[in-house]
Amino acid sequence: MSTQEPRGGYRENEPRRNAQGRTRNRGQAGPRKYSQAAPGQRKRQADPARLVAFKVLREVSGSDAYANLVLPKLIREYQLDRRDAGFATELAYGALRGQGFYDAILSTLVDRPLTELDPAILDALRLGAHQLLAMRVPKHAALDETVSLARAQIGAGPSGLINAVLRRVSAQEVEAWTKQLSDAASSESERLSIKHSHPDWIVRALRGALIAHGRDAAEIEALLQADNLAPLVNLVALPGLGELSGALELGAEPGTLVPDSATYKHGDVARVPGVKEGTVRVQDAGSQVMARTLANVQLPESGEDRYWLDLCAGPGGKAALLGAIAVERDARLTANEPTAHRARLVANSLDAVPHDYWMVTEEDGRTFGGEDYAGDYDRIMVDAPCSGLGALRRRPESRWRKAPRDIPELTALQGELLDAAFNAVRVGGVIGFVTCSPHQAETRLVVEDFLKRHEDAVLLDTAAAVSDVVYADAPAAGHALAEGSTVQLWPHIHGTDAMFMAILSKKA
Ligand SMILES: C[S@@+](CC[C@H](N)C(=O)[O-])C[C@H]1O[C@@H](n2cnc3c(N)ncnc32)[C@H](O)[C@@H]1O
Repeated sequence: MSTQEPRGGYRENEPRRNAQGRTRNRGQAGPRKYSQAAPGQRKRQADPARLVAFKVLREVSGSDAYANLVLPKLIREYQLDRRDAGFATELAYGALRGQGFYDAILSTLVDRPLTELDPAILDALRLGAHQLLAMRVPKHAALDETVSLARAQIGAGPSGLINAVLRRVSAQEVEAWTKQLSDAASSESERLSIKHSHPDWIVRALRGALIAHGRDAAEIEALLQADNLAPLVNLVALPGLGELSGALELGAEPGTLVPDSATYKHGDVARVPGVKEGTVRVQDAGSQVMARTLANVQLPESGEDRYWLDLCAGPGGKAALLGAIAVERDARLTANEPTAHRARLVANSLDAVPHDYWMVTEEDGRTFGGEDYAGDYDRIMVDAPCSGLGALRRRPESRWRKAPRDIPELTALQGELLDAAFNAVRVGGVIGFVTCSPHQAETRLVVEDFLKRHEDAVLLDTAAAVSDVVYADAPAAGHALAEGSTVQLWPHIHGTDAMFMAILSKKA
């Protein structure tokens, strides 16, 4: 796995760790707190930042938890200061993303299949390997601290094994390990899969996706690298309701893809004016592009433009943006989400938008295919459930949880939701079909099949519609299909999640 790019901001502050890899001069107010433990005892205690990272890995591998939910709770529980929280985040996220690479190394050093190891031991080995090969932690600190952690958390016996294996990991630099494993790979996709720590099937799917959307397959390496970098925090000011001036004063930088957006790198986003009120929101720039494009695209046939539907709205990011624009245009938004707790998130998300302009419904989206809804809406967003292969950088463990067998079920549902939306849209209205996946089965094949099923459907020039809402110098994203075009954004090109969009309409 490449270590060219920094992953997480902690390293900038790395000199503030001492030779044991512990933080010094934490900058906390008040008198310094000294450990009450004798030196012999101290060795047995785990560094709190490493302990938090270890607990995250245990929850993820033992209880199928999501790291992005577990980590903040543990950071609070262990009262980590900002630097230790950064270290724990880099360690836990890096070890989870890099799991494929580290497991490939560990497999050459352990005399049995890794699946036969105690999962806690495997997690400790992954944490140690990540510190040794991808973080600027001194070798002896990475070894000593991981062994102390293992002794305290798992036991003295396993800590011996962990010590022995990690010493052998540390015997080579990351480049040498990458070369050794690459030389042993039996195919190019396996080589990339190990080097960039992605499952082999995902490497092949992403490579196929690049080709399907008209890009050069050679970009695959840049795409995989981009998946291993933490995304920037993107902000959006809800049109007519929020302002980015407060964020910019705090150091946010204007977004380069889409107007009224910004990127923010200065810590706790809750302190940005407007965030608590919900008028300034954290939202990937790609999602902003999708919502704005649907709201902005000219309807192929004039007529009413008042009833808008977000068919799969949870948790409500795009609904909030659509709702705010609906207020400006005197339109009404129905935000639909079948899962009750996600429907509550949609309502929370829309709370900052005047309540007369939106409502939340809790239907299976496919019910909008019924007679009752025929031709009811002028604009419909179908932001369909998908594999999420376009957002792997957001959830470090997600790539290891997905499987090729998930795809057919999702594509069937995507087609059904699109059919329901097609029933619910009026003649000359528009549907934005969006996925956060570039997989060709979830993108252009769904659209091609849909067009085959509906002779009265037409694919519009989505590339032109998107170029109307992004800055003029934004990298191209369109690809011709049928009479129109589709759009695919990419992390390595646009700095967004890999979101797909096709705008469809109903002919008379
Ligand atoms: C990709 S997410 C939508 C993201 C959302 N538009 C946003 O910007 O925050 C897909 C959503 O579809 C919902 N969903 C799943 N099955 C559905 C169905 N049969 N009908 C409608 N929505 C469904 C999921 O619960 C999930 O909240």
